[in-house]
Amino acid sequence: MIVVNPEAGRGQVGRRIDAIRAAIQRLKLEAELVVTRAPGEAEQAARAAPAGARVVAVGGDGTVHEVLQGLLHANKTLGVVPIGSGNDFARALGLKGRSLEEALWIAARGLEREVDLGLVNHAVFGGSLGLGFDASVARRALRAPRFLRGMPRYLYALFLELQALDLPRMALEVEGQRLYEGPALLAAVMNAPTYGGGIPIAPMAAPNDGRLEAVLAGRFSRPGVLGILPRLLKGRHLNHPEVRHFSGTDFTVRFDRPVPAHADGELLEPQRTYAVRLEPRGVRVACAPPLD
Ligand SMILES: Nc1ncnc2c1ncn2[C@@H]1O[C@H](COP(=O)(O)OP(=O)(O)OP(=O)(O)O)[C@@H](O)[C@H]1O
Repeated sequence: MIVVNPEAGRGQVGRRIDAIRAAIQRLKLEAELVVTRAPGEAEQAARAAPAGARVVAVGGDGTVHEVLQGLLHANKTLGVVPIGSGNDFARALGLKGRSLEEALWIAARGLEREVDLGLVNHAVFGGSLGLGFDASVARRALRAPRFLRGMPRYLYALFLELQALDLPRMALEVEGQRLYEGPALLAAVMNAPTYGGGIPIAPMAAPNDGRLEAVLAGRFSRPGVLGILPRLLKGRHLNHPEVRHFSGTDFTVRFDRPVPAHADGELLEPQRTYAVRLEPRGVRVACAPPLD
């Protein structure tokens, strides 16, 4: 089954739908093609795919995120054709930077590898979970005026969220042990090293190492946030005194109020408590060219 999200990559996937159909024909793939018409349809399609199926997500991290919900414990394999804006899950698996045809071939016929997943309050995530400020910025960006696109839209959202900055208190437990309590800008629990289209928030993360990496930003002022951004973009934020890093398989993050979150860049309903755990080898992913 090939699930195509025409909205991904800011509509780029929709504009390439004829090229996708043509590539499927050239490769002689006998697949059911599902073009989603609304959010949620990729998840439905993945759930409906028969056991043993390979479900190929054509889109970005949000499309992969939806498809993954239908694959856990289901004896189905994921394929990824990364033509979204961020593609951080595909990046972590070395699946980026291929032609459409090559990506489709690997997704449909390639060799499989077992890959870890994360679970947050029972939802599955492939690459990333962000709790706090970054999710607030993403949420604000969704409501930005229509004429703002791309980076200006995020800068606008960042500016407004900074203006409203009021850090929640957070308690973090790793494997049942309380390792942090205090004000917190954000916590990211990562299976992949990057989120947001290549931001290396957890450079040490790998999706097949049997653990998740929590990166926590504690007490930050407005100028502090602006100061750490260039370091974060280069992955040089981890030695900042207010940044902490914990590896583990089981995390509980509690806030003193409901705090926005995103999983694989998809916004979740704000909660006070996030129970996060590793699902080791939770999914098989088609990752490498077939041998023939
Ligand atoms: N037909 C549709 N109309 C509107 N939204 C859709 C449709 N199909 C899927 N979606 C939603 O589109 C959103 C964006 O998809 P996706 O994340 O794959 O692309 P992207 O944002 O370009 O990539 P990335 O997350 O890698 O930056 C997802 O939230 C998904 O639920």
